[in-house]
Amino acid sequence: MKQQSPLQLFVEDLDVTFGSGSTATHALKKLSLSLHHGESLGLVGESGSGKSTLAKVLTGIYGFDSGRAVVAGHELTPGRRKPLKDRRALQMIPQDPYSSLSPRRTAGQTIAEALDPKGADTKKHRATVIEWLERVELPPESADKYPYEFSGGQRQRIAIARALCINPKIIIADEITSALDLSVQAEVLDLLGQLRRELELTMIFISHNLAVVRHVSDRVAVLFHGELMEEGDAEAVFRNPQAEYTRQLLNSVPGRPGFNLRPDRAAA
Ligand SMILES: Nc1ncnc2c1ncn2[C@@H]1O[C@H](COP(=O)(O)OP(=O)(O)OP(=O)(O)O)[C@@H](O)[C@H]1O
Repeated sequence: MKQQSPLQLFVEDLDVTFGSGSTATHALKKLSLSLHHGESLGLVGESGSGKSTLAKVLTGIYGFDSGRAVVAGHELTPGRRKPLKDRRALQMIPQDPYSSLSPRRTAGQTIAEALDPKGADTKKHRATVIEWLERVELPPESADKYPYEFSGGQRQRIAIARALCINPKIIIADEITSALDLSVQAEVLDLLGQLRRELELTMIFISHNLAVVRHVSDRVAVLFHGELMEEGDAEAVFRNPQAEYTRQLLNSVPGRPGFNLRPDRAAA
């Protein structure tokens, strides 16, 4: 089934360099990846391997030197950054629920603004806002509360509602659970997985935590110093890694074998 669904995201020979001369950083090297409609790809690799750079190129926050990138039918062109105009093509769920929500806006205003960036008429969008709060399992009265009144997990639910309420084709979740307590991580991941299936979203899920990646990904891509080391079906890669670097990453997972989402419980 999945093989037959159309390509939603496509990257070929993508090259990104920051700076020039002896201080240049070659952040992505001839990277090629593709995702079909409805698939989720876990992007893993140590700090500095280029994961966020890829996310930022795909959203148009960063430009790229050469290669091709097609995002939900929009071809990005090499050169300087050019933010994607079609907000429904791709939405990003950011890492930090503490800084990504404006402290001066209620949850309702935040979601209404995503629905209607020009108007942001909260009353007009009230019903849709409440519907989305319910979809992320927050009570309707949350609409009138400010970020400081929510826990970290609840704020991340609001960030998920803000990203998904416009019905994007692709979402990129960049370390969205790393700032959360272990007990809350699994709840947020289960919610995201459920919404992803309902909405048939295509997703790139970036994380250092291989247990988290295994929980939400159909496929996995392993980056090292901007290069793709290995890519394939998540279970196949995790069970039988082909690249030495993937084996090293797996060996560093606390409490393997099942990659428990709560390694503290698995370590015994
Ligand atoms: N705006 C920038 N200017 C200069 N160098 C950058 C910039 N953004 C990223 N880099 C460099 O590109 C490389 C890849 O960084 P990137 O943030 O994509 O890695 P990452 O895998 O997402 O790391 P982390 O897991 O720590 O977020 C790093 O060497 C980083 O220092």
